[in-house]
Amino acid sequence: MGHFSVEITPHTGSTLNENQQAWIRENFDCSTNWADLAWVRSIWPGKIIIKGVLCSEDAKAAFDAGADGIIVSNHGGRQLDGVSSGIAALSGVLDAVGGRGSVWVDGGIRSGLDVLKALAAGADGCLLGRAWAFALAAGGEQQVAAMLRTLKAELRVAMTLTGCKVLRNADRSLLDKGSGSLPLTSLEGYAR
Ligand SMILES: Cc1cc2nc3c(=O)[nH]c(=O)nc-3n(C[C@H](O)[C@H](O)[C@H](O)COP(=O)(O)O)c2cc1C
Repeated sequence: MGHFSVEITPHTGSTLNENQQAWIRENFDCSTNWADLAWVRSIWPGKIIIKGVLCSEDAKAAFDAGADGIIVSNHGGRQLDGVSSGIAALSGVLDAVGGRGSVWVDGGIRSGLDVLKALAAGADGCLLGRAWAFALAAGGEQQVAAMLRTLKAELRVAMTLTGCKVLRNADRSLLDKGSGSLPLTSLEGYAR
C-alpha cells in the first residue's frame, strides 16, 4: 500500500503513459495506507487477506496491521513490468513472517506440477488467475471443470514422482538446489 502514497503528478495528456496515470488517479485512492487496514481490522471480525505483497516489509506491515493472511503476488505481472514474480519473492517473505498467518502465492500457476512447486516452496496454498479464464474462454464451464481435473491429475503424478505422499509434507527438500539430483526444477526466475 505504501507504493500508492507516491504522488503522481496531475497530467492531462494524450499518450498511453499519460492516460494510464489519469486512470490510476481516478481508480486508486493514493492516500490509502497501513493505518486504514488497522481501522478495517478494528471493525471487521472476519478474515482479512491482503493480496499483492511482494516484499518482507509489506508482509510484516500487513500482519502488524491485523491481516490473517497474505497473498504474495505481482497481479499476474500486469502492473509494473520488471517487478519480481510472486514465487521469486515467496521465500524472503516466508523467512520474514513465516508462522504469523497464512501465506499464499499466485502468478504463473498453470499445472499440477506448478502447484506442488508452490507448496514445496513453503506456500500454504496457491491461486489461479488466467488458467481458469483461458479454460472458460475455450469451452465454458465444462472446460473449467476439465482444467481442474487435469490439474488434480497432474498434481497426483508430480507427488508420485517426487515421493511426496501428502501435500502437507511438501517442503523445500523437493526443490532442485542445482545438484541435479533432486526432482523439481529450481524456482529462481520462475513465473513472470
Ligand atoms: C485480466 C486480469 C485482470 C486482473 N485484475 C485484477 C484486479 O483487479 N485486482 C487484483 O488484485 N488482481 C487482478 N488480476 C491478477 C489476478 O488476481 C492474479 O493475481 C493473477 O492473474 C495471477 O496470475 P496468473 O494469471 O498467472 O494465474 C488480474 C489478472 C488478469 C489476468
